[in-house]
Amino acid sequence: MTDNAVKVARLSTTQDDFDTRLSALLAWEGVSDKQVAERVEEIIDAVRSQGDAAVVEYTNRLDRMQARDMSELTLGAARLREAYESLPEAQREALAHAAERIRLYHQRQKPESWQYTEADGSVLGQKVTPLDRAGIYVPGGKAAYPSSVLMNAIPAHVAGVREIVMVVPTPDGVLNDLVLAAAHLAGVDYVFTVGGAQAVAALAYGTQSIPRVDKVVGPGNIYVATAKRAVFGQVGIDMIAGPSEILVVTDGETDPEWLAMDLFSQAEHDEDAQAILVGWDPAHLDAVQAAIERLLPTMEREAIIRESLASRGALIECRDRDEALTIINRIAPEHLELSVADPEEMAEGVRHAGAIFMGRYTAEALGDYCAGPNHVLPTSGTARFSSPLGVYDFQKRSSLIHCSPEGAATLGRTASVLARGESLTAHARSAENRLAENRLGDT
Ligand SMILES: NC(=O)c1ccc[n+]([C@@H]2O[C@H](COP(=O)([O-])OP(=O)(O)OC[C@H]3O[C@@H](n4cnc5c(N)ncnc54)[C@H](O)[C@@H]3O)[C@@H](O)[C@H]2O)c1
Ligand SMILES: N[C@H](CO)Cc1c[nH]c[nH+]1
Ligand SMILES: [Zn+2]
Repeated sequence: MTDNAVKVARLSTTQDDFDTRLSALLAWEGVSDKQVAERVEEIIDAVRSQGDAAVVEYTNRLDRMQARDMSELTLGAARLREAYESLPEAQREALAHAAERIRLYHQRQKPESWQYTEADGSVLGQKVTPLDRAGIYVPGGKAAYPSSVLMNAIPAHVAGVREIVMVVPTPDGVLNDLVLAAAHLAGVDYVFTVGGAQAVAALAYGTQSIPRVDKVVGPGNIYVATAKRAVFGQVGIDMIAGPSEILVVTDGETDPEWLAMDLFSQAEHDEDAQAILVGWDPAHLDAVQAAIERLLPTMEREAIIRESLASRGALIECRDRDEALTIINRIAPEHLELSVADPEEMAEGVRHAGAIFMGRYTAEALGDYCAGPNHVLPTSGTARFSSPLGVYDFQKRSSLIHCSPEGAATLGRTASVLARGESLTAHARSAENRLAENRLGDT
């Protein structure tokens, strides 16, 4: 191993301390810490009490801006359209192609209202209603993410959300036209060039210029994640997204340099990102380690990748594919790449993963930008109970119940017995009023 080789942890399921080492590797409490929580609380309180003035002040201080008021941090539809029209042809085509595929995929998710009628004429159902107004947070501190604009705004638009408000920080006042163009394509109504906890607070509580939303969605750094957690309850949130992750499973047949680059693709997001390779061919794991060492010096974001692999990366040797499946379901990764000959069969054994990329050709990066499914995915093991962002996150459901007089009589008897069993007399009598023998006249 050369001097500057990255030291990726090597684990084996045959090691006595494998379970302990894997748990240590997966541990991630970085979504928030006490100092950040205090800073975020201070910011949220300031925005709640001072509105625009606080948002402008924190934006100028934290994003090195010189805005005099919110009008200088507000972009209208014309500016978004102008950004789209001024794009180089190749970028405009790529953005439009990605947006169309994302739209087509998410349209399949759109649940409809439904109802059914019982023999006695009672009607029961579910009414699906889109949110009135959604706020999308698009990260913009360390990098610009036009893909995140599409992934957050398109499902909202497909869901029928009436107003989509976007916030995106623009440190040093640098506007990214690809981000603005994506907002135009995705049907965003307002863009405010603010970020961090101050942007989340403004969306959650509203200010003189930023309308209050019903739900805040979208990934961000530790300040954003902490602020989303703090405003949950005042507004809905999609999830608390942690750093990006990828778990690649190899059967030993995929080009080691492909696998190394797939691992790099998520490691380059963030020093805290996690890239793990699992396989049952130790020689192949060695070949990927060698590819990592060969390719790392060629990467623009080498320092971030190196830190991510050194601190949270791993090459895990297991006995066979069944053991690999056990590891997958234990990790519950954000992105799972099944780089094997029979991914469909292997995918049947996967219970917990944000997105499953099947086969050697399905690079996770294709999902990040343009395959169609959402790239906002559960991280840090939350795929055990959480799902990719989707149309359903921008809709609510109301139950529909319309009892016929006959139906109310039947249900009244049951409800009366149970209500009295709970000593809730008013419940019981309200139900009993609908019993045939108690009705004064049909209504
Ligand atoms: N899960 C996904 O789908 C997805 C997609 C894209 C990016 N990401 C992740 O999102 C994250 C984006 O982080 P980012 O920092 O680049 O952008 P960001 O927009 O999340 O955060 C930048 C904001 O943080 C605030 N901030 C920075 N330092 C602060 C401090 N000391 N005190 C208070 N506020 C402070 C500033 O207001 C700034 O505008 C990365 O980890 C990236 O990997 C995830
Ligand atoms: N892989 C990221 C989510 O973990 C999404 C993304 C945006 N741009 C590139 N990648
Ligand atoms: Zn990515």
